[in-house]
Amino acid sequence: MSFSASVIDQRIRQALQGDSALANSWKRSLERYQIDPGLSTPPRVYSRGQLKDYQTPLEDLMHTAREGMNQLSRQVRDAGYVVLLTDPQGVTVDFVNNEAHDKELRHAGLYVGACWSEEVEGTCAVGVCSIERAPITVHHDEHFRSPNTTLTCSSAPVFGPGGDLLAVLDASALYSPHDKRSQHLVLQMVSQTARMVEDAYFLRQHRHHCVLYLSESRALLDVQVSLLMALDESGRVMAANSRARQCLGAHPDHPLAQALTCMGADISHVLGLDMPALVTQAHRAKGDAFEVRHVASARRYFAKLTHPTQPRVTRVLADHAQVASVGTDLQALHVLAGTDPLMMSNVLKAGRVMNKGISVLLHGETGTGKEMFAQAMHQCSARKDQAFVALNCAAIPESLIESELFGYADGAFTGARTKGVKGKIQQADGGTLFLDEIGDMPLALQTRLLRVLAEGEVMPLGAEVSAKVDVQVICASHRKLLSMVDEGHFRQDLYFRLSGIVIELPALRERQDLGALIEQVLHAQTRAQSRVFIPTITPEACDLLKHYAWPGNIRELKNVLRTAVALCERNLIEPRHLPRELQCGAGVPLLPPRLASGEPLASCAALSSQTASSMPESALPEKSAQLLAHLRQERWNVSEVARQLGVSRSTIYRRMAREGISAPI
Ligand SMILES: Nc1ncnc2c1ncn2[C@@H]1O[C@H](COP(=O)(O)OP(=O)(O)OP(=O)(O)O)[C@@H](O)[C@H]1O
Repeated sequence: MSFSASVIDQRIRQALQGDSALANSWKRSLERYQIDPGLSTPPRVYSRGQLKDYQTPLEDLMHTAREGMNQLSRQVRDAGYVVLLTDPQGVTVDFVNNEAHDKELRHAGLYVGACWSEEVEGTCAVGVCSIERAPITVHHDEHFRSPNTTLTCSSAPVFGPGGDLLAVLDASALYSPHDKRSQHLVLQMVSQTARMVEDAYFLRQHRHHCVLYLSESRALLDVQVSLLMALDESGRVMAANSRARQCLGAHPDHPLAQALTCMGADISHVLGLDMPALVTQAHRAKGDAFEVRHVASARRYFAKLTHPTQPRVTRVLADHAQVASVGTDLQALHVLAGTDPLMMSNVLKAGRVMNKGISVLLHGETGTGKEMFAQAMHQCSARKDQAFVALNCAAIPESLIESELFGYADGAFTGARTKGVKGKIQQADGGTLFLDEIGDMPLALQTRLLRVLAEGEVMPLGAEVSAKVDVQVICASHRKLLSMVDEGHFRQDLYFRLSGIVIELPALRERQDLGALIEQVLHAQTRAQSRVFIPTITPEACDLLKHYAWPGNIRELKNVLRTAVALCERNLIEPRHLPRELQCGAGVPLLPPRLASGEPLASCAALSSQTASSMPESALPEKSAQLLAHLRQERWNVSEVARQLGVSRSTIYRRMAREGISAPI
């Protein structure tokens, strides 16, 4: 060694006084790496070809970090600093040059390709930072090798979403004031930029997951990322940024210390709310922050939950849901849920009760997709290879519901077919029975249905022995069944039997993924019309679609886009391709107009404008006349009329029954 031992001792003592991390580094440099501090060899710089091997694994991070590095460079460049990004081994994979000092910087090794590991350079900021995994400034002769003793270098670690060291960010200058305190601000800037890069990388890596943002300040939550956690569908913490790990990680003294180790814990152990509760809170907050409490410290945080924005995310979420606690592949349900928080929580609920013999009651406005949800539940269940049998209680006359549902035995009726017929309940044996508009089930039949559900046996009309059945029952209603129970129109015991779990489907206007849903339906309608190119919706038309109240919900959306796709020219959907009630824009009611039954009827305006000239039945109330005209025009094809008006068939049947309209024999 060319340096005298006393000089080294003196420098170690100096370093020891201020900072144990530096002192330890000096010891390692001397004892482990046996570096000669006086040797004036040039810095080790990797060739372009060699450097590629270090850069390739970090390409994604370098891409994300670039903006942060440029920003940091703009702040410190004039003071003579250069900004470097190194890999965890200290190899400089990227840098923002300072042209004013280009030659000297290159000479000093403050350049891309240079290696700043402790093993090569002895004590230096990048080297110590990557070992200590903490920000540090190494100033002037705190550096181990004499050629570096004029430099001042401030470094901060950049951690990956799993807590692993990804890189080190550094700002270094060739010349600086003697007092180390002059570097305090630079170290703060470097640390802050490193956190920013880390968070940007975290969000990029977890763009396919739900991300929970937490801050102790409600006001700062939107402008300053604080604590971040990526959650899977079941609420397991998949990753957390450094601050979340520090603030929410295990408190060794806490009785729940094991479970509270942030990574891999269920979010309910960390914040006392499970995933459905969190999703519900976020939904209620409508985009604003909501309060949560850290279980271990009882500290209050303000939270926001964001959802993946890309459609293919649902696929990824479905994959995660497979390993989640529900242990079921819920893909068909996820496709319907899109990225709407309430729908996503519905999927979780459905997953939890699946295959457990629990009855499901779906509640939602017409056209919100209740039947599709029921079908998707069936597809996701263990019964998927058995029958899915649907009966719309509002669509068939009361007198026929009984035989439809229970079937009849051979020769049960005079004049009836001699051979008996299996009812829907028996047809669904082993599979799923979907009873749509259950609120329209006559009271007498409710009692019989209850017996089937309670005893698992069905007695066909005219039969003498009952038959065993095993069905998963899913019911749906747009009505508030509990109010019907209060009014005596629906049996309370049946209600409790059917509502093992109640799932509320949001109206289209409430869905937070409306834009994505519009796109999805547009694609489907384009395909259905065998068109090659998917039309573009102009911003004006898009605005109208997004601000309309959609009383007929997804069914109405499908109808509107089907027509728009057919009408549009130059593959452009403009406002003129949309129905008049949408074009009215400001005139659109916030809540849908409702019929006397409390049922929304989508296209009242369209109906009156289209049929005003063909209404001879002046004796009938106006709306009935319109409906009658429509039915006649479509030769009593109820499905077609329902499609045109954007309502369900059951709505039309109910209206017909109420107004005494019946099809000619
Ligand atoms: N998530 C979805 N994506 C695309 N289309 C959907 C979705 N959900 C429902 N639809 C479509 O919307 C229409 C209405 O759906 P569905 O019949 O399931 O609603 P519903 O709530 O049962 O209606 P109703 O109670 O009035 O009979 C159907 O054409 C269905 O294909």
